[in-house]
Amino acid sequence: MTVTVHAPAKINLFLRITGKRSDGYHELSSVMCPVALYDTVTITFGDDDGIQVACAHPAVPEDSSNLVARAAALFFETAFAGCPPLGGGMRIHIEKRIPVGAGLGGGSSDAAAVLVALNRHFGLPLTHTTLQAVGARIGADVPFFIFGAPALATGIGEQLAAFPYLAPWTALLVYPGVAISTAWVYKNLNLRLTKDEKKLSKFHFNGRFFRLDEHLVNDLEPVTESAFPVITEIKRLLQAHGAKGAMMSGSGSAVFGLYADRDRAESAYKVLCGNQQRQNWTLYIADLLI
Ligand SMILES: C[C@](O)(CO)[C@H](O)COP(=O)(O)OP(=O)(O)OC[C@H]1O[C@@H](n2ccc(N)nc2=O)[C@H](O)[C@@H]1O
Ligand SMILES: Nc1ncnc2c1ncn2[C@@H]1O[C@H](COP(=O)(O)OP(=O)(O)OP(=O)(O)O)[C@@H](O)[C@H]1O
Repeated sequence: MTVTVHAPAKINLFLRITGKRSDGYHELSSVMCPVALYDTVTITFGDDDGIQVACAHPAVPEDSSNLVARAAALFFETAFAGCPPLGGGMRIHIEKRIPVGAGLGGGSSDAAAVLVALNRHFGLPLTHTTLQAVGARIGADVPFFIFGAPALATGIGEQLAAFPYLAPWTALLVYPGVAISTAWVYKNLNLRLTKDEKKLSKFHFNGRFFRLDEHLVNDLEPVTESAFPVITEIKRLLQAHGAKGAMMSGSGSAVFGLYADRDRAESAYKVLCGNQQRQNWTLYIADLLI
């Protein structure tokens, strides 16, 4: 039996760091939205008891460190105390379209898709809450993808509330061809920012609307931008070509421009694609999944 799932990318439209925990993880307040750029994850169930991963992408591991393998292993550990029922063996094939190390959450989304698919396949042994907790053990972004809708994320990103206040923008995503380590970005955050917890708490998103001129902010952007000035260049280009707002997503390196409609995004796409000097860049048009 084969199950195919489409794992979307995400963008962070607002991301402020609100604190730092004793385990080194940062607390944040972030407006996150899935976008219509997908990896395809195909699970083929077999009768052996192993978990095999196949992904023809040079930057994605095919061993047990792949986030989908970790997701499957943790699912069986939690749902069946590590003893999967007969037919618990599987081959997971990932067709990667979401760029890697882009701040678009590709690996986390693949892992979430596998958790949800396995839970369905095995008759819902885990509640939604437990599935979210399993996801959080894999990565801070995984619970958001299980949630599967625009959300205001707090805690380290795992506490989620519906955020139905985004407009139907089309995003033009630009990946500049550099993969960024999320851990590196958090490590290089200016820690002076995190000393005054009271001051930081005012950075929580509150309100029932999203204003591009006021809310499009990402505390991680200056860290990545200072090491990769190409991010500044992309933002400037997107704004010069009709974007209502442009910002880096998550820890980078992808930058998104927001457009009021698809036609405008497509015009900008054509102009930016036409520039032969930017051969390492990859562009995607993706509607926000609101
Ligand atoms: C940048 C974002 O994508 C914004 O949504 C997330 O905060 C990152 O989520 P993620 O990639 O799922 O992160 P994880 O895989 O859990 O953690 C990678 C590394 O980033 C740092 N990290 C991550 C999340 C967080 N709230 N604080 C952190 O300090 C930790 O050093 C951790 O070792
Ligand atoms: N299924 C997977 N897809 C992509 N990367 C994976 C996967 N499993 C493990 N990885 C590893 O995870 C690292 C980062 O992957 P990913 O593309 O998810 O980062 P990201 O887009 O910066 O994510 P985030 O926005 O959550 O920080 C890469 O070094 C990659 O080798």
